[in-house]
Amino acid sequence: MSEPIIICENLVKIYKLAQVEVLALQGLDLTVERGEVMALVGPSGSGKTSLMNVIGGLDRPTAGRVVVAGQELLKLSDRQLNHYRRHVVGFVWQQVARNLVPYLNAEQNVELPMLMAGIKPAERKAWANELLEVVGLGNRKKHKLAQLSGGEQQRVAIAVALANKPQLLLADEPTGELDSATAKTIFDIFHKLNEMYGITVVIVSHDPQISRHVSRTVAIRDGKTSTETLRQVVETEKEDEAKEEQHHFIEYTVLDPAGRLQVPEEYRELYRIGRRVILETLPDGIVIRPVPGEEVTTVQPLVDEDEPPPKKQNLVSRIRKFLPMGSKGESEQK
Ligand SMILES: Nc1ncnc2c1ncn2[C@@H]1O[C@H](COP(=O)(O)OP(=O)(O)OP(=O)(O)O)[C@@H](O)[C@H]1O
Repeated sequence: MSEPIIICENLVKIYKLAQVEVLALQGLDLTVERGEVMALVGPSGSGKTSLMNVIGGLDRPTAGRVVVAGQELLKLSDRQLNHYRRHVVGFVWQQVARNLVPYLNAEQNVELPMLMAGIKPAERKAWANELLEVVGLGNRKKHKLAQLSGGEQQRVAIAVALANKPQLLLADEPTGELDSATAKTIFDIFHKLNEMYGITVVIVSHDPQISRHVSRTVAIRDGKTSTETLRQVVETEKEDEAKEEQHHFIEYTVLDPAGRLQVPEEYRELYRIGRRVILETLPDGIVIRPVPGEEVTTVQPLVDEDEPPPKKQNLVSRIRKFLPMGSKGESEQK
């Protein structure tokens, strides 16, 4: 198996503002395999953009190690980092304006990064045309941005990001300003590019629903990876013999290299887990139990007055999610 395209080890990012220090990444570990289309999700302020900026070579971490496409980013000179940003990674942002020049047409926009990289005109034109065909805008090449819809502009932006043939595409909330149907076309394009050119795609989103569109979703909480959701697509036959796709999601809690795991806040609240827990070993795994009488520091009450207390069966099935092997996934129809 080839080396992962992204390896982040114990990444720390501290922003210093006057007297205040903000700890944005708190020893984050992440591995992304070559050819994956995966997502990073997390609430606002969890550290997603800080991580993207580090992986994209736009910012340097305070500590830790980051290797992308075999290059140790912390060891690169400014000149090498510039080359890395232009040729190894491509960026797509939520605000399309960040990727596009408004007074150029679609084709000229895609050619611009190649022009700056010194690519010959015939080669530029051929690749720009191919990319615009692939993103479904072959007949809109001469259109300026104002003549394109938001979704179409984002498709031009994707073509621009791929102009210098990067191995890795980083997309920060690429569908944040689009309706769900248009967003789906963007995800379809990511998959098409992945299949055609083998490009690895990392998408950042605050929306956990993105896991429907990618095979792996890594959740970040408080500057560290917390859970990983894997999607499996299973084809089943309906009564009328028509095929139906079902998406199964399996959520795992991630352990860091030292064996630490983050217990989701909702579980801590539900089971009144405080500062310490009891680990109970079973023949097929480990159960985490609250310490009786332990003071719970989380703010929410145990259960809603109107809701019945959790049943034992419910507790067992939820705890199963912590087990790395043979845990049952939640299934969901497409
Ligand atoms: N340039 C900066 N200077 C100071 N603090 C920053 C800076 N950039 C981010 N932060 C802080 O670092 C933390 C993580 O921010 P980051 O933007 O990485 O999170 P995020 O998950 O991308 O959030 P959002 O979804 O809102 O964009 C936040 O507390 C944020 O306020």
